[in-house]
Amino acid sequence: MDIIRVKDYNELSEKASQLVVGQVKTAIHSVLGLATGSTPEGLYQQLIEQYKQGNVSFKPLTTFNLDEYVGLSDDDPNSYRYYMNDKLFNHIDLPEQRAFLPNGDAADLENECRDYEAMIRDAGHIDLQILGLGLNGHIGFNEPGTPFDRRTHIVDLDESTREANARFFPSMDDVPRKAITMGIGTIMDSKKIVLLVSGEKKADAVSKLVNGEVTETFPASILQKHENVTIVADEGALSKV
Ligand SMILES: N[C@@H]1[C@@H](O)[C@H](O)[C@@H](COP(=O)(O)O)O[C@@H]1O
Repeated sequence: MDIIRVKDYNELSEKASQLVVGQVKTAIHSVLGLATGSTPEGLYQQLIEQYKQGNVSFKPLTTFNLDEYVGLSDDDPNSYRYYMNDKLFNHIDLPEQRAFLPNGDAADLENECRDYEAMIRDAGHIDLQILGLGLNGHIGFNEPGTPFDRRTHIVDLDESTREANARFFPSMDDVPRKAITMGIGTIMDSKKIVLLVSGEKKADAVSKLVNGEVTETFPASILQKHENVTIVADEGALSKV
């Protein structure tokens, strides 16, 4: 694993944007894997800036997001589809029909998981996957205990994950209990992975990710086995490594 140490969140977002733009410029038909949560927001702002300045086009790309809540419609402000439209897709030239997220509102969720997995496979797998890191080591919404070979699947969210994400919802009761997520097997098929992590509250998680044992009780630890992982982290996040 390569670790890029940056000073703060701003520098993290800039570094991440350089990596993404570099990927897009070397391979214009790249398949990007995208993440939600607070951490990639700065990256998305940087990408919009780069696009507006005419430094990059996203037209030939395909993107797949990691996950989506079950039961929220596309226009629900808490759905990840809404987040992606609002924070990135509405501001760049990526064609809507090639910006994929799992449909958490599908009538047949099992079928939706199979279709999503098949689409990623048919696209030739992900060239560069952006990841955040949950406090309990989750990646995407793969909670502790998820088998490392899982493909896209439906998860019951941990209470700790619901609490961590409750800040986006009016009340704890509004936080969905289920989500669809790419599996760890799906994520591990990505050719490159860039994991972004910021702030001291993630320091324990980063330390386990980098130095802990590889175990399904801490899903992100599997990244130690991937051949091409870059962690971009600030001083706070790296304070216990
Ligand atoms: N499903 C998302 C993850 O993909 C994300 O990485 C994690 C960390 O989020 P944050 O960046 O807000 O700390 O939160 C959510 O649970």
